[in-house]
Amino acid sequence: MNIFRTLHRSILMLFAVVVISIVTLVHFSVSKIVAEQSRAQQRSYSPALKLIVEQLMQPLHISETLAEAQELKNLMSQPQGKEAEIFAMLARLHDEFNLNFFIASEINRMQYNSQGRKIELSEEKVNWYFRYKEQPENAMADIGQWQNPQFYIDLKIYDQNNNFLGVFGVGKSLVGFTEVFNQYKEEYGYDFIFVDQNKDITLTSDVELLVKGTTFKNLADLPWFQSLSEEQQASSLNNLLLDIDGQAALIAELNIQPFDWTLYIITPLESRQTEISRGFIISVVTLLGVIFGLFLLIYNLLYYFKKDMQKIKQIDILTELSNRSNMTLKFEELMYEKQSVSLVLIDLDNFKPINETHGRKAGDIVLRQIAQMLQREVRSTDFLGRWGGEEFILLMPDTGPHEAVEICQGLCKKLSSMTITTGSTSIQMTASFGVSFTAVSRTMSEVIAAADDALFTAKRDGRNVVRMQLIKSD
Ligand SMILES: Nc1nc2c(ncn2[C@@H]2O[C@H](COP(=O)(O)OP(=O)(O)OP(=O)(O)O)[C@@H](O)[C@H]2O)c(=O)[nH]1
Repeated sequence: MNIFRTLHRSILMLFAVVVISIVTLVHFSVSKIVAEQSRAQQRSYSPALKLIVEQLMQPLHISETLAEAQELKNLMSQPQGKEAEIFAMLARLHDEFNLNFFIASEINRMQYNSQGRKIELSEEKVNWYFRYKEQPENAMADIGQWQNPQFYIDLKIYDQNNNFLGVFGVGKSLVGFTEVFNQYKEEYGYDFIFVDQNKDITLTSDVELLVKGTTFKNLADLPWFQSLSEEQQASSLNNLLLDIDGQAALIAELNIQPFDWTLYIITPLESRQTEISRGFIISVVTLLGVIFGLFLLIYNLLYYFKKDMQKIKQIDILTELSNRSNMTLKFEELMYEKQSVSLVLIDLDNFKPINETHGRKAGDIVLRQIAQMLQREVRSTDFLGRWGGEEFILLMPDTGPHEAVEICQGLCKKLSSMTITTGSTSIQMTASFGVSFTAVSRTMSEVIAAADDALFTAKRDGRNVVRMQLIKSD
């Protein structure tokens, strides 16, 4: 009964493990996808933010701080004689910050830069200066020096009376940007496009789109932008799905307030999906491995449990000897192997009075102790079992009937001389032995019948003796 309850519990446990595993797998997969999506989303922004802070904001902050310096204002409000001091200051700043600096002096009508060059501030030569002067903004980001393109931050400088003194600027080589863009593109697969308020492309990771000569490319020149509806073009492009050269891409938009620029981060979906899928597959495979491991564990437990149950089914619980059905199987096996065999029935003498005098419990102890003694005494090649009640059976392969009788006489003597103790009482027992033999393949009932006859004779002859009955045709 307990065995079946345990088996039932094991099956329920296996079922519970499978159900829990499936629920966990589904939950885990969904969470993983969401987490991977968010992670990928965040990863797409972090390099862009790093880029903006390191490459754009730093020069802006440096220029803004320096523009407040009284030394600069003094130099820019002085007449031409101070040129040497202007160059010296610009060279010093270049050494300190590793950036290019320039001053466009309104009073001197001259532009000086940290490389030691000066250019006359005329409408023909420095056109941007006159355009910028007219505009209301005090800070501007610009791309200039077309031979060696630079990203400039230009700041208007005023004296304490609010008189315009000129422009102070910081320049950063675009080569540096291209290197950083390439590094990010390799690492994350993204493309960056910075545009100004006119949607002119000022900086980009796509070299094809970079400014050529003095002409900017515009966002409107790009085929994917042209493919958008007018309404889409006019509004934010954030989270828009695009088709760029037949590839799906996701666009993220960031406004860079100080320059009035917009940054578009274009992510090819394929690379992002591959990244998400890879993470997802690793988790699912790990989880399946765990489930498979659990399954194997429970399967093995059940397997050993089943084996134990089979064993239990073949063994007599009281004496722990092979039971009747197992002995029948053993006999058939011996017949199949064409072995000659002596079969012995061992029946305890006057067992009924033991039960009646000492109780059934004491009777059980007697049965168990005699079984243990017989098991100890029989040869390792013999098979002992309980045939039923107070009767045992012994199969002796490759043993002739006379040899079997001799061995049984030894067992009979041993049994009659043993003292069995149950609690405070000692019991002496004897047994009768009926031996039969077969050298050819026969049914068990035929051989048993002969052994039974021999046993009957033994009982009739006064018990505690061994008798043999051969089958007629042998
Ligand atoms: N304690 C106990 N008694 C059992 C068990 N199986 C059978 N018996 C008893 O064994 C007794 C067998 O009695 P009988 O068949 O009359 O045999 P006997 O008293 O040994 O007499 P003979 O065989 O003629 O010598 C019965 O009383 C059964 O109840 C068991 O598993 N435990």
